[in-house]
Amino acid sequence: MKLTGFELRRIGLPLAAPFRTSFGTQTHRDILLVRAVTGDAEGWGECVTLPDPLYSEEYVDGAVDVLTRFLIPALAGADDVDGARVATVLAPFKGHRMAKAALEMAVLDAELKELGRPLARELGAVHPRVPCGVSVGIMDSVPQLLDAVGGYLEQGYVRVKLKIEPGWDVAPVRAVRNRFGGEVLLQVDANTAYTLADARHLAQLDAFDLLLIEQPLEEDDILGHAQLARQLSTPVCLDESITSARTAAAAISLGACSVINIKPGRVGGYLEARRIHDLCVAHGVAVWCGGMLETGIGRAANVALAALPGFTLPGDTSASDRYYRTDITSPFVLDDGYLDVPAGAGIGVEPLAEELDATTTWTQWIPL
Ligand SMILES: CSCC[C@@H](NC(=O)CCC(=O)O)C(=O)O
Ligand SMILES: [Mg+2]
Repeated sequence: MKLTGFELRRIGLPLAAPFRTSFGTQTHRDILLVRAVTGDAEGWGECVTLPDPLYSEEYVDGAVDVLTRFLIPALAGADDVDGARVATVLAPFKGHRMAKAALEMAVLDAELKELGRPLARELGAVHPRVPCGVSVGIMDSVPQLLDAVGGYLEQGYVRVKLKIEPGWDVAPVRAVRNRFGGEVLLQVDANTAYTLADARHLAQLDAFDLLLIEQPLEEDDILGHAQLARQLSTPVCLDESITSARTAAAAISLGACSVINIKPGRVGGYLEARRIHDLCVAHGVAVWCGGMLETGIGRAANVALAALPGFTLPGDTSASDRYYRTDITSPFVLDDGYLDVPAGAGIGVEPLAEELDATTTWTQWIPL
């Protein structure tokens, strides 16, 4: 495969509704896309950075800078780059996993489109469709939350995840349980908002038969999560803490988590995501596919990943309309609580030219 160049393209998409987490509220997405061009095909990657370093240390402008000044030039200087080699070529550069993941995804998509091979099959997917959960933000009131959750359940989502933070945790979870009953698959996500001093308070959530509590403590507090896990009956799931197969192995061996949320952007790409999946399967640790409000580009690849055998819990792989009135690809539409795994070559989708043009705020072509 001969790479001729990359395009970096930023698009602006309004969210269908504000999405509030413990680290802030999103109303609009500034999304960086990467297009890899070869002699015979082009592939797309989606960088899951936020505009500010509040979910992790990465952010959109930083990703543009590191891709332009370091990561793409490194690929330009390497021979025979294909999807499997990108991570090795980029390994000398520390961190910037979301930027690296977007580049690897674009190269992998181009390569697989050239070969006519679907990403899902390449990764080892075993299901033709995946059950979908939905992530529900922090709301202004419990009645507003109950309306939102009721709407998502009516749409068919098979699992509900509630964002929590100090002051918005036990009461909303209790209200959802009381309103919708004990059968609904329910979990919470704190996005690092608590400390070990909150252990007794968080133990109140044990009364609600949650699937898991996601990332209650700081991302670098592996030992704290291990101590907290011993005080809760609710399984601890890690998200921000898991940045690679190596950190996943450490977290598992230290007892810091019994479930892992795999996000390809957070760990440096879909190939590392598969390694984490394989590691977790070997350790009997359940995994599910997290989300970063992706467009249909990232959503397509996430649904492919979620179809691997170890993804035994519904992921944050919602339909396109969970976040966007108009997606930049053909929309992913929930069917009886499931999304179909794209069957086409590569990620199986392409951006819609008119949507891409209508939402583009900046583009730069970088020839190799
Ligand atoms: C705005 S960044 C969101 C990060 C958050 N993601 C979600 O809650 C799911 C978002 C989605 O459905 O894509 C998480 O920590 O798991
Ligand atoms: Mg999370």
